[in-house]
Amino acid sequence: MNQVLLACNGISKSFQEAENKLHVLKNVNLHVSNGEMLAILGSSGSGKSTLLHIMGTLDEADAGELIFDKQNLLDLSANQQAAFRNEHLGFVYQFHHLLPEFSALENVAMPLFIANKNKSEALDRASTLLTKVGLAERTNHKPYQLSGGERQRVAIARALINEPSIIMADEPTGNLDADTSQSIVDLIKDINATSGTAFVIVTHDQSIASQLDRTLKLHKGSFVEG
Ligand SMILES: Nc1ncnc2c1ncn2[C@@H]1O[C@H](COP(=O)(O)OP(=O)(O)OP(=O)(O)O)[C@@H](O)[C@H]1O
Repeated sequence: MNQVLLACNGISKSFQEAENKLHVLKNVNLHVSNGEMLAILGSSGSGKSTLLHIMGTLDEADAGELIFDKQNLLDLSANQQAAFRNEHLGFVYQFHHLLPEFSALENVAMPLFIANKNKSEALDRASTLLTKVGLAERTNHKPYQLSGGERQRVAIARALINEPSIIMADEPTGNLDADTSQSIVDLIKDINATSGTAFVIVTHDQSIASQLDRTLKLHKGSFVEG
């Protein structure tokens, strides 16, 4: 059960800004275990999103390894990384990034449409997932007809459509009020308990982090205690 799914070994990243080099991540080591919910906590600018992007193969590191199933994902070509993401990862952001002209159902099914999967099977699966996130009555609504919390539920259903091993969530409740935030955290915990999907959740909210299995705190590009 505690098998390591994804490991970062010695990840470093800097950005060149005019003459200054900004060292955002300094030799970061971490692992995500099978089925765990990991919080990455830290103040604004501490490097949380940069780390999550690298863990999701959406950004390159300057040094280090990102190991999944014994292979270093940072060595893969861009196409291989995209295939890896499609097969194993789901993403949820602070802003839902739903396509405004499509219904909730179509938005959730979209990754399968793009992958040229059977359309009616994709819609069936999307419908099941919308029921799972509590939106059975909202499948034909467009994003503008949904509340912020409902839109985030659609985004979570979309992230689940490929049955990922890990969902990477960057401030998934950052745009929501306290009650709606808690309902999203409850949903994430329920998905984790029922399907075993691991979550890596970037947040600056200690009350969210404390509800997950483990918290790592980033400070100026390195992990610190508590
Ligand atoms: N593409 C980039 N070019 C230059 N600097 C960048 C780039 N991306 C991020 N940075 C800088 O790296 C630092 C860390 O950014 P990052 O977004 O990872 O922080 P964060 O902890 O997620 O912050 P927040 O909680 O505010 O989203 C910041 O100082 C940011 O300005």
